Amino acid sequence: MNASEGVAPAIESILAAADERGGGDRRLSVAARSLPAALAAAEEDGRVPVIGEVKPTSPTTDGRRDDDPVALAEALVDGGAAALSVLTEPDHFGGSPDALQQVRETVSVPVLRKDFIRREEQLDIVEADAVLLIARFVDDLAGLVIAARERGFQPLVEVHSRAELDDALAAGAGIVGINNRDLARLDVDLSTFEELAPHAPEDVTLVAESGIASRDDAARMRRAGADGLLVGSALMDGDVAANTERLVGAKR
Ligand SMILES: O=C(O)c1ccccc1NCC(=O)[C@H](O)[C@H](O)COP(=O)(O)O
Repeated sequence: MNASEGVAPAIESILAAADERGGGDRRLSVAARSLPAALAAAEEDGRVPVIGEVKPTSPTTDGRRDDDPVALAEALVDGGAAALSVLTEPDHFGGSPDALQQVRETVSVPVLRKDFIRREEQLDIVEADAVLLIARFVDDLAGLVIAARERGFQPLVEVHSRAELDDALAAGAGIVGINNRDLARLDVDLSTFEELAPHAPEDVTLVAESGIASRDDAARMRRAGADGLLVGSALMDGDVAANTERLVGAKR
């Protein structure tokens, strides 16, 4: 598969950089904190289950947060985030494996590694509770799902179309992220989640990703069946704890 076909230039560049990056020098073995359990626990105590993302910058963001990633992570948790996502992609998102490691050592909530993983050995770069696998960008999705689980990671398989959702389910994904951002054109449309969510089985943990900027957006994704909301830009813009608190308190 040529994953770069028909995608935005920024994505071509992200994938080229990902292909250049190596893997870890030993196979990891992780004792993961459960992401589905953390989302369910937040729901039970009346919080909107938000996975707050430490996202210093991105191809679609103006500017950059140069704050200490651990301070950003603590602010997300103080604001009520049920879990965290930490970018480890260095070239286009300002992330790093070190940042993830420090965050995970500091907080007690589950931490998702957010990167463009293309090959099995790239799973061995840093410990995390969950790892993102983007259906569109891997050749052997089922193989990577197994490889992630063998190391103790919970794979979160990201999809953007019905065909990718079917591939994710066929690969045995138990946590599926429906990305409202089209990685071919980089535009965001919340109706993507609404259209795909009904096709996922009940027992799959469904995460709505990208473009959630307001309490209304959060409520809309929840009504459409999201078990969790992955939110980056809207939380990074300004006072992180206050932004998170506002979203976590959104009613359906
Ligand atoms: O966020 C981007 O600009 C971006 C560009 C190219 C590929 C991926 C990109 N984002 C990855 C993500 O999935 C988001 O960081 C995540 O869903 C949070 O989205 P948002 O709340 O819209 O920042």
